[in-house]
Parts: sequence; C-alpha cells; structure tokens
Amino acid sequence: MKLSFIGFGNMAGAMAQGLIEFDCLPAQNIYASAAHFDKLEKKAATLGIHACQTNLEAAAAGDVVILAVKPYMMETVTQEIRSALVNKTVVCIAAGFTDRKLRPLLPDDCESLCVMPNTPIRVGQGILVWETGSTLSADMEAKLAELFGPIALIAPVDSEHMGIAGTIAGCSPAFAAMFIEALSDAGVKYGLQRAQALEMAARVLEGTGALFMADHNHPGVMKDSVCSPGGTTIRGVSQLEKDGFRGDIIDAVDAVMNRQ
Ligand SMILES: NC(=O)C1=CN([C@@H]2O[C@H](COP(=O)(O)OP(=O)(O)OC[C@H]3O[C@@H](n4cnc5c(N)ncnc54)[C@H](O)[C@@H]3O)[C@@H](O)[C@H]2O)C=CC1
Ligand SMILES: O=C(O)[C@@H]1CCC=N1
Repeated sequence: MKLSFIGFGNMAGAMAQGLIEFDCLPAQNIYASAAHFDKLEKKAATLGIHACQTNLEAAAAGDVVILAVKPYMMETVTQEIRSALVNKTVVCIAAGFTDRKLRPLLPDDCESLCVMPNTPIRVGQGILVWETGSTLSADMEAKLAELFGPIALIAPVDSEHMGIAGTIAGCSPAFAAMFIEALSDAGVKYGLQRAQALEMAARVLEGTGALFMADHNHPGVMKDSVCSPGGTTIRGVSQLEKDGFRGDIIDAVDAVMNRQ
C-alpha cells in the first residue's frame, strides 16, 4: 500500500513516524506535500519518505490519501487535488469532519473515511477514532485497521459521536501534558530536579493508564487503593475536590465542544 499525506505537520508527522518505527509500512511507501517544500524536504529526509513538490503530485502517488491540513483549508485543498482522488481511498483527519461534511468535497468515484488520531500514535500508543458507516469497502476497512492497529487503539464511533470522541482522544494529550507539567512544577517547588520530576510525572500517567487497561477497575477504586484512612493522599484528593479538579476537566471538554 502507498500512503500520501496532504499536509505534513504535527499530526501527519506523528502518524508517519509511528507507521515507520513500528514496521507497519516502509518509509519508501509514504509520500507527503506541505506548504513549505524546503521544510518538508528536511522532515522527509529524516524519516526516509518522499517529499512532493505539489499536493497533486502527492495525491497521485498514494493508494490512500490522508488529508492532514487544517480544517479551514480542506475545501481549497480538495478542490486542488480533486482529479487525483478518483478511484482512491481518502482518509480525513481534520477536527470537526464527518462523512457528511467531507463527501461534498470529494469526487463520487472514491471511498472515504473520517478519523481522529492523536499524537501518541508516534510511539505506538495512539487512538484512532473511526467513523462508522463510511463509504469504505470492507476490504479497505480491514486493510486500514490492520495498518494502524499496531500503533493505535481503533475506536469506532457513529457520526453523532465523532466530535466528543475526537475531543477525548485528539485534544486530551494537551490536557495530560499540562498535568505532567503541573506535577513536575510541584516536584521542583520541593527541590526535585526538573528532568526527574517530569519523568516521574509522565510515568505516573503511563502507569496508571496501564493499570486501568490491565484491570478495568473503576477509577474510584484505583484512587481508593492509594488513599489510606487518615493518610496523606486523601488530603491531596480532598484539596483537588475543593478546587474543582474533575469539574475543570469536564469544563475543558465543554469548551472544545462549544467551539465545534
Ligand atoms: N495536532 C493534533 O494533535 C491533531 C490534529 N488533528 C488534525 O490534523 C490536521 C493537521 O493538524 P496539525 O498537524 O496539528 O497542524 P500543523 O499546523 O502542524 O500542520 C499543517 C500542515 O499543513 C500544511 N499546509 C498548509 N497549507 C497547505 C496547503 N495549501 N497544501 C498542503 N499543505 C498545507 C502545513 O505546511 C503543515 O505541514 C488538522 O485538521 C487537525 O484538526 C487531528 C487530531 C489531532
Ligand atoms: O486543536 C486542534 O485544532 C487539533 C484538533 C485535535 C487536536 N488538535
């Protein structure tokens, strides 16, 4: 399979790197175009993929064309490459897109899918929110699931829930990074070296996530297993509740959803 990225920024780069490093696809099967060719060329050389001079050249090269520009550019870019999308598989990763919004931008003779990836796909720990009921053939759906399965949890959702699932998967790495930063700030405040505090904070998120994936215990049960009666942790938990920690997270998701 040959894969083309139209737009090769943070998200496309993370997807390509994940695919290559986890041996899902050889680098020479990946093509990309972007706004600035000189910048793209450097990135492409590091990964061993093909840098294309134009979007049309990149779109023509792939069996699967991944639309990875900003959402507001999608209309212009699809118009530009429309002729090259005939009989291709088109995958759109733009936030806020579902099949209903994407299809009018594409030629009739192509199959398409809307997904929402997240940046941890680069290290094989991603999520790929996947819109169900797409125009993909069963054969291509299986091929794409096989391609991305080793580097992402495939999360099928219906069109109505693409926005919220995309927010939980796609935006939350920023929220999680803020938690890591804040926890490390606290460590530094009490004298830890920044590098060690950051590694510990990141490992806490990684390890707690892994615990959940292993046991599927309710997070409340996981929290209780750390809080001894009259102990130290419950004091921190109590303060977080006073500060509205959980409400803040839900408010953050509301803020994203209200923008979509
Ligand atoms: N960054 C993230 O964590 C996630 C991003 N997305 C989606 O991925 C898409 C890309 O986002 P990022 O990679 O974060 O943005 P970015 O700003 O890092 O990358 C955008 C890319 O588009 C290129 N570009 C700009 N104009 C172009 C044109 N006319 N033709 C071809 N390429 C052009 C830029 O050169 C750049 O390579 C967006 O639609 C976003 O909603 C989805 C999930 C997560
Ligand atoms: O903030 C953004 O626009 C993109 C969508 C999901 C993550 N980043």
